[in-house]
Amino acid sequence: MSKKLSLDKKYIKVLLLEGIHPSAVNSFKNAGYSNIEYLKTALDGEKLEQKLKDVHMLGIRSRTQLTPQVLKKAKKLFAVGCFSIGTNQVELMAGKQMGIPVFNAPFSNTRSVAELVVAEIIMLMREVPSKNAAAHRGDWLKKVGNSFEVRGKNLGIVGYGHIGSQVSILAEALGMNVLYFDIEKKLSLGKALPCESLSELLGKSDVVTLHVPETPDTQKMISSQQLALMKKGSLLINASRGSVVDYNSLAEFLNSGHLAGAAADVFPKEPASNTEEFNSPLQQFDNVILTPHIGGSTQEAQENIGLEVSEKLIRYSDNGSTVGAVNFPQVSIQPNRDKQRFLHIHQNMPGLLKDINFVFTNKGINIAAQYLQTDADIGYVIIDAECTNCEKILKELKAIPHTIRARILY
Ligand SMILES: NC(=O)c1ccc[n+]([C@@H]2O[C@H](COP(=O)([O-])OP(=O)(O)OC[C@H]3O[C@@H](n4cnc5c(N)ncnc54)[C@H](O)[C@@H]3O)[C@@H](O)[C@H]2O)c1
Ligand SMILES: O=C(O)CC[C@@H](O)C(=O)O
Repeated sequence: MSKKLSLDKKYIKVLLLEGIHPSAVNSFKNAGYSNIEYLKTALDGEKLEQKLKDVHMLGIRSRTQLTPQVLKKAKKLFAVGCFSIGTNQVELMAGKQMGIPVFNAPFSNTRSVAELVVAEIIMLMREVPSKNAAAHRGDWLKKVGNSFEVRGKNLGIVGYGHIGSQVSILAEALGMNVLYFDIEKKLSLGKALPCESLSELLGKSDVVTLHVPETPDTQKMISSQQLALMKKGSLLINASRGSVVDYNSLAEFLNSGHLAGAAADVFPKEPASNTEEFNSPLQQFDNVILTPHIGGSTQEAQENIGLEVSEKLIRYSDNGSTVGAVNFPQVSIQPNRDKQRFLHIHQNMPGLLKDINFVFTNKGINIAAQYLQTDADIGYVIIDAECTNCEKILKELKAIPHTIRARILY
C-alpha cells in the first residue's frame, strides 16, 4: 500500500445549504467525512462568498445562485451537488472552466411533482381553489358553476421528459386525452399523441402543464401571444421554473376570464427563506393555486435525493468518478488503492495528453492505467501510476500550460 498522499477526509469541508435531507449528512459520515456544516437556509452575496472560502464540496437546492463571481472566489471548491433536478441556479460553463463538476438528481423527485400536478388538475377543474378561499372567508359557494370531471378532457403536456411522461400515465389512468409537445422526438406512452408545435397543443388543450427546463428557449415561452392561443376557460399549471411563464400576462388573462384558473409552484423571484415575504401578481386570484416550490418536497423524494447526490459527490471525491456530472466529461472508474491516482483537468487542446504522459515517462514512472474523456471545452484524465515522488509529479502536472486543476487523490 502507498503512503497517504491526499487531503485527509477530516480536512475536506462539506457545506450543505437549504435544509438538504439528513440522509445526505449520514451518507457523508458513513463514507468517513466528518467536517460537515449544515444550514437550513440559502445564502447569497457576501455571506455566501465568505462561507465558501474553505469549502471543498458544496450541496445546494434551487435557491443558492452560483454565479461565475461566486465560483471564482471559492478557491478550494472542487465539486457541487444540486440536490434537485434543475441546475439552472449554477453557471455550469463557469464551473466547468474552473474544473468543478456539478452533480444533480435527475429522477428522485419526479413522481412527487407528477402527483402534485395531477391533484391540481382535479382541484382546478372542480373550482376548489376559489370555493375553498370563499369558505375560509365565511362564504358558502355550493354551485355547479364551471366544475367538470377530468375524464374525457384534453391535457397538453409541454416537455415530455421524466416528469411530463409520468403526468401522462397518471392523467390517462383518470381518463384524460393526453397531448404533448417536446423539441425532441419522444416515445408516446399509452395513447398520448404528439403535437407538431406548441401552438397546436395550446389550441387543443383544456389544461396545459409545463415540464421544461429553464433554458434560453424556454424563457417566457408562455406569454400573451401563447395565452391568447389557449382555449377560453382553459387552465395553466407551471411546476417547471418561474422564468418559463410571464406571470404579468397570465394575470391579465385570468382577469379577463380567458383562463379559468392556474396553478404555480415556481416563481421568477422566490424568497430565500421561509421568513422572507413572497410577492406575485397571481396573489390577487382565488382561482389560482400558489405553492412555495414544493413540487418535489416529499419525504420520499428528499431522502432519495439526499442519498443520490451525496453518493455522486463521494464517488468523485474518493475515486474521481464523474458519472452523473451535468457539465463535465464522464469518467466511470473503480478505486485502485495499490497505485497512486492523479486527476488532471485541462482545456481541450491538441497535444496535452502527450505533455501529461511526458511528466511520467521522463522519470521512468510506469503508468498503470489511464482514463481520458473530453468534451468540446475540457479534458479530464485520471492516471494511476507507480511513483514514489508524487508531490514533484503533481507540481509538474500543474505547470503544464492549459492546466485547469490537478490533484493527487491517493
Ligand atoms: N417544482 C418543482 O419542485 C420541480 C421539481 C423537479 C423539477 N422541476 C423542473 O421541471 C423541469 C423538468 O423536469 P424533468 O425531470 O421532466 O426534466 P427532463 O429533462 O426529463 O424533461 C424535460 C423535457 O423538456 C423538453 N424540452 C426542453 N426544451 C423544450 C422546449 N423549448 N419546448 C418543448 N420541450 C422542451 C426536453 O426535450 C425534455 O424532454 C426541470 O428542469 C426543473 O426545472 C421542478
Ligand atoms: O428542492 C428544491 O429547492 C426544488 C428543486 C426542484 O425544483 C428541482 O429542480 O428538482
